[in-house]
Amino acid sequence: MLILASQSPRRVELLQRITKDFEVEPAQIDERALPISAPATYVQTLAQAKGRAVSDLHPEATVIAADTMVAYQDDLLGKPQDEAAAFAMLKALSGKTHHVHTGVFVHKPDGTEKLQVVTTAVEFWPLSDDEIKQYLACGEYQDKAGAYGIQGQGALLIKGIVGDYYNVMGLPISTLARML
Ligand SMILES: Cc1cn([C@H]2C[C@H](O)[C@@H](COP(=O)(O)OP(=O)(O)OP(=O)(O)O)O2)c(=O)[nH]c1=O
Repeated sequence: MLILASQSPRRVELLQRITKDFEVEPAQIDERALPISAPATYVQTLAQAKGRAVSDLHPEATVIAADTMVAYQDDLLGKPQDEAAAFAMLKALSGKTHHVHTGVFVHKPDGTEKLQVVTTAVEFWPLSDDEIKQYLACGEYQDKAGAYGIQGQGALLIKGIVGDYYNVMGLPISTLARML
């Protein structure tokens, strides 16, 4: 049996490109309980914690979990608390290149675990306050790390990327397919 330990609709959609034969069981973990470390390490720690929360309940299954963070300079940008926080995130990212890190965890029925991180560089156009406000008004920022969705209207903010597009959405499926 294959279980996706996620409530992210994007992750469900992306995993379906690998297989449609899986179940969804979101992991209930307190992300604040984990020590914050370097971004590429932190997303792996979170992905592992989410995955183990489910694989402990289903040791016989293959369990997949992931965690996506936006890193800019020393800041780790998760999902914005509110519109003001989202505005501040996008203002900081405007005209600059930031990195999106997704940690991916796979638990196999034989008990072995795999953990990887994939990083994509994303360059934003310079954004005026009005452009940011116009983007926030579409509301898609609310459940997105870094307050934007590359797969939606957020595409209009992005000048270019270096690396895996799907990694920015939340699941680097070509890497995951090779981990399974
Ligand atoms: C940067 C970016 C993030 N995202 C989303 C992917 C993730 O759903 C979310 C990052 O938050 P996560 O905490 O990684 O994931 P989640 O809480 O949505 O779901 P779960 O923990 O149950 O797996 O941001 C996009 O959809 N598009 C983007 O361009």
